[in-house]
Amino acid sequence: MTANILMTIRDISKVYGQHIVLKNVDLDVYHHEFLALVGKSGGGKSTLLRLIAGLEQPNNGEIKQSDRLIEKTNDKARMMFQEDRLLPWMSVLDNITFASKNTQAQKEAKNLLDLVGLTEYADVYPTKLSGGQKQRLALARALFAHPDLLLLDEPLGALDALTRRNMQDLIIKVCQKKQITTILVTHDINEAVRMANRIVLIKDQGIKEVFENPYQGINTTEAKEKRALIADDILEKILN
Ligand SMILES: Nc1ncnc2c1ncn2[C@@H]1O[C@H](COP(=O)(O)OP(=O)(O)OP(=O)(O)O)[C@@H](O)[C@H]1O
Repeated sequence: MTANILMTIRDISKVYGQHIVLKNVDLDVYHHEFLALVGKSGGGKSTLLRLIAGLEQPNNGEIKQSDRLIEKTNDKARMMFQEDRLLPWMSVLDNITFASKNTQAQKEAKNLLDLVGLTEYADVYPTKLSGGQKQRLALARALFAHPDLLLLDEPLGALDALTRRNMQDLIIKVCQKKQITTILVTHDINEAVRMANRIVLIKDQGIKEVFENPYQGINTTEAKEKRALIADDILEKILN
């Protein structure tokens, strides 16, 4: 395996009953990259993410992370969903540590709260948080166990446009700081080209094309224009 590769996906197929969702999918995921999976609704994006997370098994093919076969839950990956899945009876801090009072765990959790801008909310309950704050907490929790891979399944789908934009920036910043490999499933092509350095188009049960995006996270006018062109190209290819 090339040193630069974190994950190899080889000849993956996934079938539900008579329905072939994915067929002969091959993909390499590189260390520290930010990958986005896009495509039509029902095209198999979340299915591929769940296979990577080890939440489901392929009918054919194999997925390896750091040369280890993913056969059951991928304990080196953490997932974030559209719904926050927080524990309402635990404080914000305890949601990260799962109520561990271990000094190192507490310290790490506090550092993560600083990173996502929730320092002063450590002792409140999640019901007191806004939708955006809940997703910040969900991000901090996902990072707590030092995963090698962060899997994001439409985590910003329920947020208003402004909060969504702020969360996009926060996730980019946090992923760069932590140097964590990230895979994002999104319906929003603009979000994909804003956040990811490679965008994978899933179509007709497989990977139709992989788009390189050198303008990830750059906010100059030129970068925005180039991203808009890439987004247009992707949209065309989804539709045609
Ligand atoms: N557990 C399951 N049992 C049966 N069919 C399923 C199951 N999970 C997904 N499917 C089907 O597999 C197909 C792909 O679903 P998947 O959720 O991966 O698509 P998606 O691209 O993520 O869609 P969306 O963007 O709408 O979330 C769909 O037709 C869906 O109905």
